Amino acid sequence: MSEGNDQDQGKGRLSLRPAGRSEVGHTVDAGSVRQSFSHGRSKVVQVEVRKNRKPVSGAPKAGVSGGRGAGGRQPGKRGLTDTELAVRQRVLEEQRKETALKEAQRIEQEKIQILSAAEEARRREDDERRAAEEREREAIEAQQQETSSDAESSEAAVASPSDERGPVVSAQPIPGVVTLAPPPGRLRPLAERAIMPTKPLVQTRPAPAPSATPASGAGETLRLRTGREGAEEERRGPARKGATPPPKRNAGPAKKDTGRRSGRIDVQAAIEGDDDKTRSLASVRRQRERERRQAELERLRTDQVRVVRDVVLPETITVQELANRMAARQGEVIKSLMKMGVMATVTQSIDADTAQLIVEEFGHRVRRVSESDVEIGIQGVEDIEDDMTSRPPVVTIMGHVDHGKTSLLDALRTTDIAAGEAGGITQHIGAYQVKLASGAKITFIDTPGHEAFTAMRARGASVTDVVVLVVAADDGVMPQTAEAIKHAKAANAPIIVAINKIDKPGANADRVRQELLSYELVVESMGGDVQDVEVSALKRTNLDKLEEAILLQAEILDLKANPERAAEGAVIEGRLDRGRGPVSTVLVQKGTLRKGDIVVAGAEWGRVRALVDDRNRQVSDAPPSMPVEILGIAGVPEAGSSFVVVENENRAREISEFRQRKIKEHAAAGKTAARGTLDQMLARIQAGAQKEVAVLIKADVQGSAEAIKLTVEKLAHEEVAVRVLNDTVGQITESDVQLAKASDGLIIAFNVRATSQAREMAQRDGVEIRYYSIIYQVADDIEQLVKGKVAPKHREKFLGYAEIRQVFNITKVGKVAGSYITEGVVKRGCGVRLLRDGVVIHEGDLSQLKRFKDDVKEVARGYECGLSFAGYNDLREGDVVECFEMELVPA
Ligand SMILES: Nc1nc2c(ncn2[C@@H]2O[C@H](COP(=O)(O)OP(=O)(O)OP(=O)(O)O)[C@@H](O)[C@H]2O)c(=O)[nH]1
Repeated sequence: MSEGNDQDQGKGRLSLRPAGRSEVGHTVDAGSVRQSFSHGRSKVVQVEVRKNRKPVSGAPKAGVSGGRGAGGRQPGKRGLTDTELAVRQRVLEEQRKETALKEAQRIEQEKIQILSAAEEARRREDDERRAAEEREREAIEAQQQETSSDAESSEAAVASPSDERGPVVSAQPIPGVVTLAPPPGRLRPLAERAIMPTKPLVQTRPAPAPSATPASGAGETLRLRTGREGAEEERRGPARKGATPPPKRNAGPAKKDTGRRSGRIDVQAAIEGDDDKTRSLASVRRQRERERRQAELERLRTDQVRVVRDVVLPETITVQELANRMAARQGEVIKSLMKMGVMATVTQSIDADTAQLIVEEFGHRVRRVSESDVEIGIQGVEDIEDDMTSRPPVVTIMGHVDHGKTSLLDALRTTDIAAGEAGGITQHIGAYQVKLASGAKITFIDTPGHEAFTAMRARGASVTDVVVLVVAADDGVMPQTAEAIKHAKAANAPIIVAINKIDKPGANADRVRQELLSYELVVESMGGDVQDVEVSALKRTNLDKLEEAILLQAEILDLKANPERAAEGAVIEGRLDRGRGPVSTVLVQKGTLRKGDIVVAGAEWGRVRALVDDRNRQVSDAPPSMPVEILGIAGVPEAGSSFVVVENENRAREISEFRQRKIKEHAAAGKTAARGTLDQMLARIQAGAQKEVAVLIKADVQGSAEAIKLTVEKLAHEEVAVRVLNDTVGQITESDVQLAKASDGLIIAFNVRATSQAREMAQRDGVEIRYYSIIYQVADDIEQLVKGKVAPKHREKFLGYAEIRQVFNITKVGKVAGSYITEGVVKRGCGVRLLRDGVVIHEGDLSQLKRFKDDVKEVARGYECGLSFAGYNDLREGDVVECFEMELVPA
């Protein structure tokens, strides 16, 4: 301590020597300090080093350890003493404080400057924004005037780089504020931009510590926003933006923000109702943008849900399948059907038209397909004129009963040049061809009559080129002659009139010609264009002339066909031959039919095993207009159906299967329809209004079956329906009997017989089988049946007149008219009409009929009687009583 005092007192300098070099040559462990004093005095002070005391590095201690020598140097260092260090420390501290104070003052100064600049900037910004809002309002008003559909265009305007908001940001930077337009590649999403304010963007950076060095440049930002603060501002909207420059929240100018008010509604404003003033444009825009996005989302959602499908619709479809194909709920489909008035269960089938309506209602596309598409293309290509060659005409003979159609066909058959040869035209195959001496050929359809002709036509086979109308010269035009004319005309077939039985004594051909005039058939001899030939089938007179006329007509018609193509034609007849199986007679109309061809005929198909002509000879091919029998088809095709040669068996099978399916469907649909009206029909039958005669027709050939069907159907009466259950070819089997029994019908067997089992069954079940070999007997029989079932009718029968001479009023009885019978009789309980001056004034029943005081049953003309009416008393002298009764008249 004394040494320290000395040091303080003296004006000596302290100098440190390195250890180990003390002047007194002390040990290296101890350092020495030489003290210099005035007048050349000096003193060396020993300094001990305590090694366990670690000197604090870096920061000199504020005071010197009291445990050591005062003013002692730190051992091993040539630095300042602790005291010196402490002094320096103090001075430095003071200096720092002073600098900090100055700095704080400067910052404060700068803040004030910056704040005023910010206030200035904000004012400018406000002006800018107001101007922009004004422009925008004008733009919106202009937009609103446009059609509502320009929502798209407004959207485009938002996304457009020429948006007025963009230029506002970059074109007019505000001094003192760094404005950053978003880089072109980093445009904010539309929605985000939509809610951005229309003021310049403010540069944001991480907030530095308040004590950090303040920004040096004047262009540096004053807005030191934290991310949270920024988000907050964005949330509050543009009204608040730029209004509160931190750090001082209570900065005076910031509070006076007009934009802030614009986003809020105060109570006063709400009461006064000037809400529209308080709602900012930005808010309106945000609202619109929200709505637009909502709508967009909704549209996207519905678009995803409503997948438009292509729904393939066949001719019929079950509700279940329809729902599956639309991927819709069955319940929904049923509901839609119900709305349309169609009650259907899921398993029920609906037709394609109904299904189409449903599919369209569900917003899907309909693709109608038909199973019949399988038939597309089977008819082959159209023939070109150059490939066509002449073909023989096909003739059908029509006419009234017994005018000689069959006789004429037979007679014409003999005109064939080969007729005289053995085997001539012997076979009746439904059609035959005659070859004339000239070499010309004519094909005759062997089933005469317009019924068969029309039945064929109804099935789409118009095979006839020329119609020969047979009219007996002794009989003239008869009802069926007229019908035949109608049928021929309906088919646009030219007519040649054959005036037959010209050999007969009473024959008058001119009368026939005259009568034909009324059916618009004008023969050539009378100035018309209809050829007529007088013939005798019996005497075979003028048959050649008839044939000439046919050939002439054919020439006029210019009948041609291409023989060099796959054959097509019509089935004329089909039958089951005991030895040969199903046999179909066809008429080739186009191309040439050859052995080995694969044929689809009606719903049947097969490979042609053999071709047999009308002379029962096997032929290898059949050219156009040739009738021929085909062996090899699996079943019996319907008469009138078409046949066509197809390329392979698969195709044939496909078409045949489709057609058979269709036939079954039609049958099923027919039954359903019948069932549909069964209730009504039963009700009518029970009420005696309608009855039914059901028949099942079995015939030897399809043509006969057809003819019988047409005949019996024509017999249907308005009260009694005739239903043909089936018309087929072949023996009567047990299933036929069953069918007839189920429908309470009878079986018409035309040239066929029942099997023994079927006969037994029919006897047991009481099913009637009627055998015929003449069509007209069938017609007569069925007519009787129909008439037998027609309900008897009630008919009024006039009885007589009585004249009222005097009216008596009798107590408890009422008025009694003393009358005189002027005509007929009056019967007790009969119907009466009271006529006054010829006018019916009452109709009712007679309650009393008296002669003198006795009740009588009837009073005849010329007698007097007493009459009283049931429930009617207004009887006067001079009135006339008309008496009648109702009677039952059998149909
Ligand atoms: N005298 C005479 N009789 C004829 C002639 N042609 C037909 N007949 C007779 O007239 C009758 C009826 O002849 P069909 O050939 O059966 O007459 P159809 O028009 O075929 O009669 P349906 O088959 O019942 O429609 C027969 O008895 C024939 O013999 C003829 O030219 N002269």
